[in-house]
Amino acid sequence: MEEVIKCKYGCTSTLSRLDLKIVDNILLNIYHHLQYSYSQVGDYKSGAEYAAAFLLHDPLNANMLTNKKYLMQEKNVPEKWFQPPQREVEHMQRLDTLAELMQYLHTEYVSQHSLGKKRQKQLAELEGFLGGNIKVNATAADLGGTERFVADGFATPEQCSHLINMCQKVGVAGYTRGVGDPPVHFSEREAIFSLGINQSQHLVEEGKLASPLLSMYLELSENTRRYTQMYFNLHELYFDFTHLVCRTALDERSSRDDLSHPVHADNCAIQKDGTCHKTSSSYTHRAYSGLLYLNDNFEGGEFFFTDNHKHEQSSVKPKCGRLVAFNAGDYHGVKAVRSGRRCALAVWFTLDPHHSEQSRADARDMLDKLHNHNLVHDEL
Ligand SMILES: O=C(O)CCC(=O)C(=O)O
Ligand SMILES: [Fe+2]
Repeated sequence: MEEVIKCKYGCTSTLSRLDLKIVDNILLNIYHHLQYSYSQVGDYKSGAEYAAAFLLHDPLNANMLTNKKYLMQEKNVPEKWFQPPQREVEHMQRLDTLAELMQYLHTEYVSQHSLGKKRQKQLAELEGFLGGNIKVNATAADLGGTERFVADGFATPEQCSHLINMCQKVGVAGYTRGVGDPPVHFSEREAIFSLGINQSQHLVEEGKLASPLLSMYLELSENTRRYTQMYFNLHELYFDFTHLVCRTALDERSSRDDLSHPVHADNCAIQKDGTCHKTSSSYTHRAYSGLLYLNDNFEGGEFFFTDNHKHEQSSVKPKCGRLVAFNAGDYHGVKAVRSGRRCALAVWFTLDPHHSEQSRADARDMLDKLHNHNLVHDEL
């Protein structure tokens, strides 16, 4: 059953493969072309229909909203023509149901059906993880949700300062949501720098970053993946994206009431009515998220969970080695960093192997090659 659901859910990405490469947003590209072509030949009704199909996936897309405005103002197309084809509406509903089913299979169903030996073995592994040094200090119940935890012991002070220095020295300005996305800034009152695996690999190749630092980066993030997979009793969790991110207060006035990172979910776009839509630009394949914090010598910067009305449910104070992990659909944000610099290693996981983060495998290959040629220097 699980395989069938996975296959159906992954259908769009499987069919998006051209020459073995995934073409992002293939469906949206097709709707865009259809909207354009129908409008060009004067069939505005069909043009409007495909504009609506596009906007169903990506309601805030600026280009398509401009096209819609053009059709309404210049071609007198009435608003009621902007109805997506019924089959598209049903397709979106099916995707939501399949996503819920997958989630159910991986959590309740699996945990109810594997309480036997396998689960016991996993619990023992959790206990002994990293030499028994991990300590869970908040569970889902403490944090006001269903799939959340906070645990300490994932990095030593030395490892934390190495990663912070790395992000500080070679990170790039802005926050990157995923591979190929333009960097963004959330608050004018903070500088934000981030560093992905891909960039780190290039820096090692150019001799600007010591290779053991990249190994450490990979290893610490891999530990968060293994632990999260076991904790949530999941079949297999894959990385989707990894980055180091530091936020530095520029404006040290304590009266700030903005957020360092506004309330959001990591796999859907929160709407005004509090619901969350799986729009095409919202990384819908992300299933779980994690933040491994690297320091606590700053003011503010608490991570917090909220309910669907953006009311705070619980908060987490970052410190070196502390991991907070949660269902990627949970609403959360970061309070203003009022002074100092706050750094974290952020990880996003998927249950879909098609999305497995390629740059991690590439970085590992490169490190193995260096190792085989005895080119690794021990100093960091
Ligand atoms: O840094 C944090 O504590 C959370 C950041 C976050 O939610 C994100 O990057 O999506
Ligand atoms: Fe997030």
